Amino acid sequence: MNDLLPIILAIVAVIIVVGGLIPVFLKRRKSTSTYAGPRDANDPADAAPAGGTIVEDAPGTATPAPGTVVEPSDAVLPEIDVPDDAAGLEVVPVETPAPVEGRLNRLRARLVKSNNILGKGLLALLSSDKIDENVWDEVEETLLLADLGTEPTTQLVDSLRDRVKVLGTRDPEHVKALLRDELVKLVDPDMDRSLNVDRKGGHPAIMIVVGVNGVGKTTTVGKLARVLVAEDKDVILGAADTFRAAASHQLATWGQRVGVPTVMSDIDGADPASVAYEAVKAGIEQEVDVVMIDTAGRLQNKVGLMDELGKVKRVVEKLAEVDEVLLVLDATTGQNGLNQAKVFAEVVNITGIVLTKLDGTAKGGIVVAIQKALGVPVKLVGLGEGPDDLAPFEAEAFVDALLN
Ligand SMILES: Nc1nc2c(ncn2[C@@H]2O[C@H](COP(=O)(O)OP(=O)(O)OP(=O)(O)O)[C@@H](O)[C@H]2O)c(=O)[nH]1
Repeated sequence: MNDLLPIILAIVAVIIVVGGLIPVFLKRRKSTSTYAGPRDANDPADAAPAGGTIVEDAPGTATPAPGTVVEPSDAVLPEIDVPDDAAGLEVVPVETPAPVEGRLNRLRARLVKSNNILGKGLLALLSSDKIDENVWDEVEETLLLADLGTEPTTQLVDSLRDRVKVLGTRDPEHVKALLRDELVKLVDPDMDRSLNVDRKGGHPAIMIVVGVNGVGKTTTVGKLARVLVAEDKDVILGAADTFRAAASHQLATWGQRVGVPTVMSDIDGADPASVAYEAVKAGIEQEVDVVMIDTAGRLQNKVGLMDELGKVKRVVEKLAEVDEVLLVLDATTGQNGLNQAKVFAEVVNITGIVLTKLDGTAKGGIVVAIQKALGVPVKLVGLGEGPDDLAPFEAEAFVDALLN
């Protein structure tokens, strides 16, 4: 028996060490071997140092207990390859995402369907035989009902009223052109809506996606991964929505469908900052173009939200600058969405808005109200539940869809 004791102790020690490695899964698309130079046409020529970067597994240390506040620098979690089924994921075939060019136009029918009350209503009013005070009141009401906001509504009505008066026009096509012009001005075609998704300074672009629960964050990260893959970017996802394991699996499945790996923890309530850190670390080591981090939105109060998001950002910034913080808002929630936006803007520096579920509301005016309230552009819009129903926002195409 005494002879067996060292063997049993050795087996127990191995089980403990291996057990400690399981919680963070890095589901890899490509090998972690050396990249000797630029891999894509879109990689900068000096992206990889001569000889490349050798990616080694970090030394395994104990995994932070669920809910503990451990800065990832003291809790480096290892990268390990695990088969999809071992991570509890169904093995799904890899798809080719739809091209991004002209997507808003392709999804335009959805926008027209949900918002044509706005466009058609305005045009009907403005083409009436006599445009008197009552008509202007109704125009104002229609715009307010579409969630355009009080100030932009007054601005539009005043400006349109002046122009219609000066030109004395009743011609529907002419009135439509004036209305289009005023709406485009409000939506502001000059805002920079490009996404920061290029590697810089030898690091991937780092993107954090925030928003309250149910607005479509995870879905958006998944759809956006497809957009980036369609644009030939290498992407890693970080499932920092650790509130429930299902959210991480949902994200990993989105990634799998386009061959994008996901860094995740299988522990409910694991430290989100730790997962975010690991995702960025993996992104740097694997020299990807973009690391996208999904966060939780279920915090009960503003202080909790500030603490968690602040920590995720702070911890990630130990490794690389955060290039893009996208706030996801559900267009159907109207004023409520605006209030959420203001709370998030106090916590993190938002660089862009993703407006989801625009296919399910006649309140397209919220685009203007939100941009005005935050001074931040709407960069993407969600127009359905399908995997490619996310489109880069374009001011003119959006207004045209409202008016046609
Ligand atoms: N119609 C429509 N539905 C959408 C759109 N975007 C997301 N959804 C749906 O909204 C629901 C919630 O999406 P999730 O991505 O799980 O939302 P979340 O913000 O990550 O939620 P939590 O994980 O609970 O924090 C899902 O049923 C999505 O299919 C959209 O643009 N249009």
